[in-house]
Amino acid sequence: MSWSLRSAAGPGAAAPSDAVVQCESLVHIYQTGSVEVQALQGLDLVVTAGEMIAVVGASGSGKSTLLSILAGIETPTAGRAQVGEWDLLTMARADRVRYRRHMVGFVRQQTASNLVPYLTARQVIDLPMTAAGTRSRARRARCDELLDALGVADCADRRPAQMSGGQQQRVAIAVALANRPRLLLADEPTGELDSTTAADVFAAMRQVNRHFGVTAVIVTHDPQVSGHVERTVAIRDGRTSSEVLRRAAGGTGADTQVIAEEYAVMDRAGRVQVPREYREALALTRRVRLALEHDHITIRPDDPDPAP
Ligand SMILES: Nc1ncnc2c1ncn2[C@@H]1O[C@H](COP(=O)(O)OP(=O)(O)OP(=O)(O)O)[C@@H](O)[C@H]1O
Repeated sequence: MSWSLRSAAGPGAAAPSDAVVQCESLVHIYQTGSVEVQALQGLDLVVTAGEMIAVVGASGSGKSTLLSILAGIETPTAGRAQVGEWDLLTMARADRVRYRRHMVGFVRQQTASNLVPYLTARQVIDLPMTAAGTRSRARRARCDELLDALGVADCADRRPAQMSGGQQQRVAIAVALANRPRLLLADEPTGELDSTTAADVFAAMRQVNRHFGVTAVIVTHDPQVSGHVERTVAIRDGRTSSEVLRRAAGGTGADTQVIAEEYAVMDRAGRVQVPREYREALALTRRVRLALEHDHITIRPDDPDPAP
């Protein structure tokens, strides 16, 4: 694995035309009484159609807030957030219901909260389709298709207590995909699972991402996720700070090497966050020297007494 710090243009540069998610300078403030918490502080993110990405970051960095906004649960305070044709800042209340029913599917960490204790897998997958007015024959066909794709056809008539944690999360993914959303969101989907089962659940998400072409955004602390996504976006203090891209290089099959490169994210105003270890290594403080070379830019420590 090779690491280098490169710059990935933020969405301000040029959002690709096939973007499903476009967040630009996104701000979200929670107000509790007189206390304000700025959970997102100008976050930039573009996710293109068919991508599956992971979002990582320290506790409190704003990951769940981002997911709640993309899920249509929270309305952002400022900036831009667009999912498909939907503008999440200006969306009317009635549209929000349609958006949540048809555009996004959501999988939560708590396996139990994704399902209903007294309903079988088939019955719970049926619920969102019934709410959307889908006819019974189409509901049954979709349910069978999802259970098959997720490898849990044998759980069709079981209730949650009769399934393993991994099976429950696969059924939860089926529920989230029932109405054919374009965007699948998952908040710590493997948080309650052991590492083998967690790997299975990530593999199941990858499978539906490829099979149905659904775009997926997974918030997780689980380092295993890196083996299942091509892009990991890190959030720090409510902003996207860096991205790791993975791509196959060299031969085919067993010879294939996976190369991971870390990029810094530049926002619309040209701001780039220099990692702490880089700043400390060169004692970079408040003021630095920037120089434009023909194909790169250098950052040097401020020399208070430069040679004449
Ligand atoms: N409903 C809320 N009301 C007030 N503040 C909130 C609310 N939800 C989150 N916050 C605050 O917003 C900030 C971002 O929280 P968020 O849950 O998005 O972070 P996170 O990265 O998902 O954290 P974790 O990994 O612990 O889930 C934190 O300071 C948190 O305390």
